[in-house]
Amino acid sequence: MGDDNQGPTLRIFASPGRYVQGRGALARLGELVADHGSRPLVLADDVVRGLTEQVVTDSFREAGLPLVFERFGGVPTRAEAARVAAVIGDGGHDVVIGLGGGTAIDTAKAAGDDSGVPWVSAATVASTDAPTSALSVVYTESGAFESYRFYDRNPALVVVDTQLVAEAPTRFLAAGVGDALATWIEARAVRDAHSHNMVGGLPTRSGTTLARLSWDILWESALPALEAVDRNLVTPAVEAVVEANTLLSGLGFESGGLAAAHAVHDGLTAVDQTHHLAHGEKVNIGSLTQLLMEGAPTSEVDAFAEFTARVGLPTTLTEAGLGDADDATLDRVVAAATAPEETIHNLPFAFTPRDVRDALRAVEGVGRRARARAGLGEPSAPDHG
Ligand SMILES: NC(=O)c1ccc[n+]([C@@H]2O[C@H](COP(=O)([O-])OP(=O)(O)OC[C@H]3O[C@@H](n4cnc5c(N)ncnc54)[C@H](O)[C@@H]3O)[C@@H](O)[C@H]2O)c1
Ligand SMILES: [Zn+2]
Repeated sequence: MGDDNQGPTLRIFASPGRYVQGRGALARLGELVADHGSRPLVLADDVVRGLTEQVVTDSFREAGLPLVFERFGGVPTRAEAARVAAVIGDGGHDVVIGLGGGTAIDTAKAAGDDSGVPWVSAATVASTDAPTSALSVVYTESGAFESYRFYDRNPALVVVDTQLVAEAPTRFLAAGVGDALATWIEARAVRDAHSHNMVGGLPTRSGTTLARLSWDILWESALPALEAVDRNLVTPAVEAVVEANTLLSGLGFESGGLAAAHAVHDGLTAVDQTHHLAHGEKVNIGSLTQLLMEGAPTSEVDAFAEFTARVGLPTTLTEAGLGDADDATLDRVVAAATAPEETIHNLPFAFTPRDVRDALRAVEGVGRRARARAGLGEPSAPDHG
């Protein structure tokens, strides 16, 4: 492999500075943030602000910190990050907190990087593994994947309040399970290919193993956790699943690496039909596609499809709005998924775009049979009315 001093032979593991999770964790935000700055800016959309303003206000008052909210526009574009960076500069803020889901958190990272201040993730849903990573996913105004943006550091601090997670719609936690289950499917492919993780190195044993731990926890605890969250309860299963979705999946994807599942997700964002789906929901279609591309054992593919259908994730193209998609439409998905910079090229085998399209197409039958076994009936197409 050439020179021993070249980057590709180095193993790299990345992590946030500190991770704090639990019921009522948001009430500690002020004292935790005070370690990183004295003039924080809190980026949140109106929904999240409404849910958290009282707790955050009390927490900042107790810590002696001034509280300034900035309204997040909702789409994590380059322009939105630049706008927030200007607010940070104008206000003399020295730390930025992304409060909410993955989009607000990703925008806070970008704005923090643009303006040279540390960034903090305060997650109010466990819908993605965005809170811990040193990258943002950048979208166009219309919601299509544009690029990954990498930073030289992870969030200084991650805070996840499991009571808020339990009170949020259950669909968010289910989406997080979809995002997190992909992590092991992708990390093992990257390991097998001796390919690169998301921080430009070979995966460490730790990175790959944490991806596997996330998977094991989810198979054990996702269904009881979802049942608990349906009733706004925080149980040990909920705590375990929130950790699997957020910390373990985050460390696992970033340091273990991504492969086809996320590339297919990115491809799916290229067609408007899929925009009703959450990140983790599209990722689940990607996980099934990757398993089919790999020729994984039928028993494994079927078990995965049935489990994720029970979790409440889409397992068919129909649910993704692509049940009747023609080849040209799927080829747009495939073209975006197989772009040269995409992580699909981390797979440990050669494939053609046609292989990807056929695997994607094959998801429909696998997913329909899985739904039938789970007693879930016919999949329904989204209502685009
Ligand atoms: N940077 C990374 O490493 C990484 C990893 C995975 C996903 N992502 C990105 O994350 C984004 C998806 O994040 P998401 O799925 O969290 O979506 P999202 O950020 O749009 O948040 C979901 C919605 O939930 C609402 N919300 C938040 N907390 C709530 C609560 N407690 N109760 C009720 N509603 C609440 C918000 O107002 C928002 O409308 C995508 O842009 C994806 O690409 C990034
Ligand atoms: Zn993801």
